[in-house]
Amino acid sequence: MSPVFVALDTPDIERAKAIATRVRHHVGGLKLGLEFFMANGRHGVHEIAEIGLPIFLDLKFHDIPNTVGKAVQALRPLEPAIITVHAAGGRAMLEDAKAAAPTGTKVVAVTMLTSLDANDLRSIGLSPDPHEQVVRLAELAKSAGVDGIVCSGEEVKAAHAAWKDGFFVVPGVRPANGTAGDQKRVVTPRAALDAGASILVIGRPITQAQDPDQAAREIEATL
Ligand SMILES: O=C(O)c1cc(=O)[nH]c(=O)n1[C@@H]1O[C@H](COP(=O)(O)O)[C@@H](O)[C@H]1O
Repeated sequence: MSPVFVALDTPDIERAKAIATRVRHHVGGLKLGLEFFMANGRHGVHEIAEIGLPIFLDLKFHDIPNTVGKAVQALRPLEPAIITVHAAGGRAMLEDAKAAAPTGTKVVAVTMLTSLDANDLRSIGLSPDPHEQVVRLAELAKSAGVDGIVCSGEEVKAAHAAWKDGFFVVPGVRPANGTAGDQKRVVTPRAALDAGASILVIGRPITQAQDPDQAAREIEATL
């Protein structure tokens, strides 16, 4: 099974379905995020799930423990394969998210968004070292009992050393010479896997390609 989850970042359900249907033999799962969910809600998630691939529901919860626990509970009937919360929400929030999730759902904690760099960390009052930040939050996520983390391909090796059996989700993935867009910590699919990524999240390099199926095949060929 391919380690690539394609990010279907569009509010247009027909477009999401069309892309997912075209690429489904060259990816291992489908990621639905805020853009899709705000427009299409649970009904939209059910429709995309009918395509038959695992669903990664990426809503990046970050709130008080009670609110996050209840939000995760409300998503239980969707039985997503993976959901996200922000590690910066703290230990109690991570514990409540995991406790509320269905048994088969992996809860992964976003450490430092791949759209941020050292300067961004400094501007929000954090130590300007992405490795330090990611490893600290990986240790927190591990001790809180969630299943893994989200980090860039630049830190996944260090995070893996701190958490041998963790599940590592790596977005900010670009084929060699791909356009970074708003992503700042970017690696190639091959480099992310070699560094220890469990799965890769890839959106625009596939969804914005003239031929998404061809783009997904080309990425698959490098893995
Ligand atoms: O949690 C995520 O999936 C995520 C975390 C992160 O740090 N960076 C990040 O880009 N993502 C998601 O990964 C996808 C990346 O999309 P592309 O930049 O188009 O490949 C988007 O759906 C983001 O919401």
